[in-house]
Amino acid sequence: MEKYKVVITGRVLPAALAALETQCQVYRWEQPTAPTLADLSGWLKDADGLFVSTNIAVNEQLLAAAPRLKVIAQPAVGYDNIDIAACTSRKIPFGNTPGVLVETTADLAFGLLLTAARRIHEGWDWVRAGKWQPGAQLPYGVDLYGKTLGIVGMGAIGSAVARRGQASGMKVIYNNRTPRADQADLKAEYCTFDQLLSEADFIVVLTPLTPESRGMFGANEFAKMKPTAYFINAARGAVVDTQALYNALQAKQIAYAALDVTDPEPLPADHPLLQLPNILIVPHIGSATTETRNRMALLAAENLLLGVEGKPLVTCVNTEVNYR
Ligand SMILES: NC(=O)C1=CN([C@@H]2O[C@H](COP(=O)(O)OP(=O)(O)OC[C@H]3O[C@@H](n4cnc5c(N)ncnc54)[C@H](O)[C@@H]3O)[C@@H](O)[C@H]2O)C=CC1
Ligand SMILES: O=C(O)C(=O)CO
Repeated sequence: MEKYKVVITGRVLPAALAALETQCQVYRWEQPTAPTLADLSGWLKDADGLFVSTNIAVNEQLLAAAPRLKVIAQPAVGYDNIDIAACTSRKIPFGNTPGVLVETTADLAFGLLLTAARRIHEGWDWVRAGKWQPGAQLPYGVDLYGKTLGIVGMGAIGSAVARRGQASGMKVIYNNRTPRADQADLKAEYCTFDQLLSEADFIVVLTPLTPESRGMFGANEFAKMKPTAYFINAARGAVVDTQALYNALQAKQIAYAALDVTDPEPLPADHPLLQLPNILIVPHIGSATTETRNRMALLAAENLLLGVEGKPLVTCVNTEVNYR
């Protein structure tokens, strides 16, 4: 029997690749830089499945180059790079990987908050630079206990961050598209976006990137925050207006930012954000543990193998076409 043809646009963990290769002929882009559509189009024209990474735009143009496509799978929960309506109109189910990365990403988001608040990274740099001398003192950090944690985007990961904040004695408030029905269990208080901006000591962003959330943190929003506020973004870089964040940090309109995601991504080595003293940036490592990345890759591979066979995916975004 002829094998299904699958295009992989970038890195894939060995266990997922092995699973795909059992039933598919795999065409994999192995260069370090992202492929262009022209690079992939020779493979896409016969492809049954696409195993895609978040740096590739799946749009009308790409879909038109892949007329046989039966399924698209991506090892990530965020899918702002995918034109879901275009996939749906071609009856192509798209599978992401919700759930399997929740606690891991919450650890990183809360870890950024704690590291920034207690200057852990600055302390290590200071010790390593030989500055720990008698009488020398690293500037003080701030407490979490008794402070207000404001979560924007109280979904799976946001709720897991809320639990971590509560364990540290923080009061949790949140803003979401709608108040959560289980808000009593969450022990968190729904508030308006403006109220959250002005009341929170620590703001953690965990919304998806959508037309509505793109640029939702700009100059006006930073102006409403406390001058002592810590701003943590573990969602997507483009939820924030980068220039406005730079201005707010430079003018000490807010105290500190800690980012797992940036716009652009990666940040060029000479980017002005990197020159600021009141920022901590890590390279989009929210879900980057061995266990979780394997779970994500295997779930994406499972979705892809189901999709090429015309079976419903385990986790599908456009459920209306997950029937075949
Ligand atoms: N830094 C990283 O490595 C990772 C980043 N992410 C990002 O985190 C996002 C959230 O992931 P999950 O918690 O699994 O998703 P989720 O769908 O469970 O939660 C998202 C929440 O945001 C809310 N929301 C949507 N638009 C909003 C808006 N404009 N204002 C306020 N709330 C809004 C939704 O109502 C929902 O409750 C992903 O879409 C992804 O972009 C996810 C995993 C890892
Ligand atoms: O899953 C996602 O959306 C990520 O950003 C990477 O884990």
